[in-house]
Amino acid sequence: MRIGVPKEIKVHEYRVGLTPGSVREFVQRGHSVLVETEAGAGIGATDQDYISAGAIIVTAEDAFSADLIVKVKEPQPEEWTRLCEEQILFTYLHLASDRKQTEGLLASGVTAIAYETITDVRGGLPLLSPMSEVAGRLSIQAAAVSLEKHSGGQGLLLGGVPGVPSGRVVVLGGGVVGTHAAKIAVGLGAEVTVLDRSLARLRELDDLFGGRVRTCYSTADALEAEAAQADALIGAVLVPGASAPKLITRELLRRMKLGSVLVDVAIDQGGCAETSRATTHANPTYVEEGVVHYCVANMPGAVPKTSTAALNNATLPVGLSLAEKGLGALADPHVAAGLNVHRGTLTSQPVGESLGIGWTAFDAGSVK
Ligand SMILES: NC(=O)C1=CN([C@@H]2O[C@H](COP(=O)(O)OP(=O)(O)OC[C@H]3O[C@@H](n4cnc5c(N)ncnc54)[C@H](O)[C@@H]3O)[C@@H](O)[C@H]2O)C=CC1
Ligand SMILES: CC(=O)C(=O)O
Ligand SMILES: [Mg+2]
Repeated sequence: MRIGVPKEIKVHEYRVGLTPGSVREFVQRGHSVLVETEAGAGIGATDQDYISAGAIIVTAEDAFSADLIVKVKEPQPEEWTRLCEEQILFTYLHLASDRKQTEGLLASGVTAIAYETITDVRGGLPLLSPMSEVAGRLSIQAAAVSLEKHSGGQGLLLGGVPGVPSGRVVVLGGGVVGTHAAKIAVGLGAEVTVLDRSLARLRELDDLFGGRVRTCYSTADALEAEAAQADALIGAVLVPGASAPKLITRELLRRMKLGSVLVDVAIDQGGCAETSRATTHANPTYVEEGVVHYCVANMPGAVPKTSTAALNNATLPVGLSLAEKGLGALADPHVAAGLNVHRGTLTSQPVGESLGIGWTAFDAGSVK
């Protein structure tokens, strides 16, 4: 099969779909890999590195002419128009909060498989997890910088110093993002509370952190009480495939401290605060109701060396299966869970329900 790897064009997105090491795995199995020139510049991989791995260096147009397109971020409007019915697109999509992209992909006829909804036998999201690990860790760095006075924050050091109490971090959602945020916040010396509506998850976190993190069952009352005391609130909830529940209302935000910070990591699914709107690494924050909002939808793009390597570790096996079997790879129900759009039909129930668009479940038996 011909695999295309375009250079990412989203603002300050420096990751790339395949590392030279991954290219080598595809080439060794007899596939041709067409890499857009300079696609790896953000991770320090030169065109020559890709050529040494067996790739052919091409233009963006040629990379988009391949049978399987491997990307990182959702295609931008000028990229939708390059996609067609015979192709498979393999990338993050986050369609539940993005009607325009959904319509663009439906119109193109492409078969689009979203990294973030592929599942595994343990009920996890194995192609989302590595970027959630990165974003969770970064969320505390973002909170710490946003709390600095010149950033619009109250001027507070999260870890405090001897004789001055540390700051309070409240993490809403104790999954992968939430756990990694808690790890870094604990490492900085902050006081940390994690809220989740899964008791089983709260039990695991209690064991994992040996009492160093407070756990709290997530109700409206509990969130209100915790948010009012937070210096940094991390939005890390997920209902897989669907738009994020708006748990943080404007009213709740008004009760937060002036100069506190909301890092809404869930912004790629529309955000869990009423006041959240997506920002970019070029202009990551804004202030509403006295609270600094950090709502970057591609946080891992800031650390592309770490993120691209971590992402490839997870995407490579599925990518190789798609290259070998084409649509036949969808016979695996965990891969099929990633299918969002197929030849003009929306196949994802949560996306359909979030956007009010009709959807039809994919029938793996229909693959020719
Ligand atoms: N902005 C960015 O650059 C990035 C954003 N993300 C996003 O971060 C979000 C979280 O991802 P993960 O941690 O991997 O998900 P996860 O599925 O591991 O964890 C989500 C947690 O939220 C909890 N939850 C769901 N509804 C809740 C509610 N109403 N109240 C309290 N807890 C609730 C679940 O029980 C679960 O423990 C997702 O939207 C993901 O797409 C991930 C990576 C990068
Ligand atoms: C998960 C995601 O949207 C990202 O890594 O950019
Ligand atoms: Mg206020």
